[in-house]
Amino acid sequence: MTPARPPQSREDFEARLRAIGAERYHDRHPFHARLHGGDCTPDEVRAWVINRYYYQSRIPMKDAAFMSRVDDPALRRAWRKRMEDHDGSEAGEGGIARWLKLARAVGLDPDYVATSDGVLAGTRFAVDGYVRFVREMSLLEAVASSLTELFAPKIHADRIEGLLKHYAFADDAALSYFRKRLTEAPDDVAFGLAWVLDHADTAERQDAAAAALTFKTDVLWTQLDALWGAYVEGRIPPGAWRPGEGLLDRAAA
Ligand SMILES: O=C(O)c1cc(C(=O)O)c2c(n1)C(=O)C(=O)c1cc(C(=O)O)[nH]c1-2
Repeated sequence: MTPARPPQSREDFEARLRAIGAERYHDRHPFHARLHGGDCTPDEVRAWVINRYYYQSRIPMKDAAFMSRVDDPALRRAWRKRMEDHDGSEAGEGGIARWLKLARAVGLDPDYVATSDGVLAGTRFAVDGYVRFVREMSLLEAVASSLTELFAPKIHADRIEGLLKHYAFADDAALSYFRKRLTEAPDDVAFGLAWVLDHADTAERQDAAAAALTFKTDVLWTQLDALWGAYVEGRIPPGAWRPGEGLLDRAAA
């Protein structure tokens, strides 16, 4: 019998997870360079806001799917804050409502954006794949897949700076979503990382957790590829949002 492969040390395994982000996180996607560098047209920004809304809207659903599988009250207690962060505790509060403020700032009707009509099929497949992954895979893989948030504070800070610098629509209200995430995400991810390091206690479990994080980087990257093909290269697929649709009627607003 071949001897069991030893797990990596906690430090080495954490370094392995961080290396996945350094190589594959969507901050390296050319769409983000274009967005943060001020090179997106207003319609490219709108397309990003519409498609990214779909991701935002599914995050609390995936967290609810996760919690429904957890039998440890302590883990549920730590996790449920994520749903409140996105849904708020009152109507008009929370991350989803803040995202819709951004939608309004870029000239989109928030009611249109909230329907998710016009979302690219590529976005839908990627995001629905993430929700399904969290529903079906092990709890360790589910938590590990959330660890892309290790890399999110930097991209949120870059985004606030880049949008404020380059786009007339950007102000504190429009960007409140990102500013709030700067304080919300680090606590979530510190908890998630410690949980993964504690529970990935065999080489096989470490491999599974690393594969889950890799999968999640693909979920994020694929959304931007779909966006780039449709709106930068101009191959808008049937059924997807077209410039001019879903705009705020400023005269009536
Ligand atoms: O703007 C971004 O690049 C970005 C990335 C990610 C991510 O890494 O999945 C999240 C967010 N933002 C975010 O705002 C957010 O609430 C969030 C939750 C999760 C998750 O997987 O549970 N990821 C992310």
